[in-house]
Amino acid sequence: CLHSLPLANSPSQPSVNISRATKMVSDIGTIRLVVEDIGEAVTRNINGAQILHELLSAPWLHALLKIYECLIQFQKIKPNPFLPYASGLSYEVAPHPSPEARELFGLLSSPHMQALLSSHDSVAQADYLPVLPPLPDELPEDEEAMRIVCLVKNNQPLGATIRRDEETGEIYIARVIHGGLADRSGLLHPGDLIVEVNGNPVVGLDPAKVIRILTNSTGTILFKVIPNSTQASSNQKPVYMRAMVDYCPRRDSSIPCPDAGMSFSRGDLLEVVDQTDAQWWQARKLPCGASFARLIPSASTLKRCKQREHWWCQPLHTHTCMRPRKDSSKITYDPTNKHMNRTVPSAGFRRSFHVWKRTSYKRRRQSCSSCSPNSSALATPYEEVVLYQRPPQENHRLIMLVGASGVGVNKLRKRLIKLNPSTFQGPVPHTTRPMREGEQMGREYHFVTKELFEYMVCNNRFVEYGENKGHLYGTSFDSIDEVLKHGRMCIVDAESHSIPLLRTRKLKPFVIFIKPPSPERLRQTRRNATIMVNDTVNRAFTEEDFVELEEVSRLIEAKYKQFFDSILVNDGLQDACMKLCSVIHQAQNEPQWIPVSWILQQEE
Ligand SMILES: Nc1ncnc2c1ncn2[C@@H]1O[C@H](COP(=O)(O)OP(=O)(O)OP(=O)(O)O)[C@@H](O)[C@H]1O
Repeated sequence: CLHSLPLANSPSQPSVNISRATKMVSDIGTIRLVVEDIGEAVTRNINGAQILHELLSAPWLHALLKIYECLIQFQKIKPNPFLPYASGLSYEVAPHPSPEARELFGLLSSPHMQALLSSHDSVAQADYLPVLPPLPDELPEDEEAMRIVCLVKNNQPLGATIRRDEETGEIYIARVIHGGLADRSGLLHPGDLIVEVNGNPVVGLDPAKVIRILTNSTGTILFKVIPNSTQASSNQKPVYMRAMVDYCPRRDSSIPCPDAGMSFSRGDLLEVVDQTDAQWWQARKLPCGASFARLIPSASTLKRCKQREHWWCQPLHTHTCMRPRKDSSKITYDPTNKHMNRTVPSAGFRRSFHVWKRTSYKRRRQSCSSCSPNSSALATPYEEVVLYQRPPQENHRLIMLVGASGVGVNKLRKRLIKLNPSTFQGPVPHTTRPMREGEQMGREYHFVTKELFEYMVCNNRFVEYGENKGHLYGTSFDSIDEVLKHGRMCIVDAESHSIPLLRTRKLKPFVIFIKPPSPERLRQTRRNATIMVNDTVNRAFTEEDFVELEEVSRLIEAKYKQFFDSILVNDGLQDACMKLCSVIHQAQNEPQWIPVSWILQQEE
């Protein structure tokens, strides 16, 4: 780049001293002289000189040249190894009684210092580079077609799979794993025909035998390959996906190479680095630990094999509602109201909403439609995601707290709002019950007629709704919008089955799963706590409550974990509340992974 600087001394160019300019790469002083010359030319208003002056006086160019000079010097003066000198010095100072000598001896014999010096010596002597064996004397005549590839194994797998052409017996490279040894060498590609491995002809061999030769070779492996002339370039940009299903390659008989496969669970974030094969993609799990990718089934492969429950585990068809307190079973949602049932998915409430008591947990387990998996949300095995940072002028993301009934979702939500009512707020619910004394329209509730409520139900305006003592209660999308519109953060505590309903581009919900602590801590921390068994009666937690809370919590996590953005253990209340504040702060102000569809629709 430096050699191509426009310094030619043509009549139309400024009269820059060329002999100085050509030497500048090795002399930082020269560049100063060039700058001065050009500076003069600028004052004489010579065309183009201004640009050149700016370029040559740029600090980054000076820094680059400095680095360049250091490197040139380093090439000339090879640093000496220090370790032998340090050992001699410590030997000399060891018998010396002075405190300085003892300190120096201590320093020189410390393992960290020795490791540092040893690393220095390795770098100084450049003895980290692999030594490749000389090329074979007899190179094949058809040099054009044959490629000799020498790889140093380095305790890593080769990062390539092979296949045999059953008709010809020829062995080909089937797949090169992104980031693996073969990929990093840049010398082996899918479709290359392997002729020899370490001098052994491989044509006609069983692929397992070829693999054995490869695994048994230590140090360097010498391949003779005929390169694939029709190589497709796989310079793909990584795509990020959230797994919506569980996958285990060991239980998948269709995977071409189980050893190269990667297992994942719902909710895992995957960096898909190669989608050239329509059936098997290459991916890494994030946060990225491994340098090389592994095989995962493509979305279409997973969809095709959807029925094979043994390795694509659909979210459990389990019910996550908590059974009612024995003393509250008389109050139920009215299943005879066919109109409401038909038009909206039947929705539930948290017990702390105090408006709807559920029918028997065990009875509803087989029948409740509200808790069966939402088909559209589960239709795709991967959800493409993108890092999203909320722009300050946009509404806050909806904060959704979910968890088993009794785990403390409502308590945490109320604490948060009390802590900072100007920042956090809950949506005001709607009800058909008459307004009581001291209540205000739109403060405690939006008091509406039954007709209006049912109209809203029919128009899917409620996230959740239910009935208690003949009155309807519900949380509407509009009341959530109302909070967000005023610049506040809207905190909702909803049933887990409402998550897919709330996952919209507009609300961009950040879902926090509230999890119980260890069994011991749960019983210890809730020793003096009470739960509500009907609208008015509180009683202490029983052992049965704890067992049920833990079971329901496990079920919710198993079924909905792919939607959780964060998991918070509600151990000590104070601590949990602080952690919640910090998670919410991150959700609103730091980049987070969200479905790419929430952004795409926005741009359309
Ligand atoms: N970390 C905690 N330590 C001690 N007690 C707690 C803690 N978290 C919640 N509690 C108590 O547990 C009881 C149940 O909490 P809360 O009403 O918030 O449950 P919930 O998850 O909202 O369930 P539901 O919606 O069914 O009421 C309350 O008495 C609450 O004070």
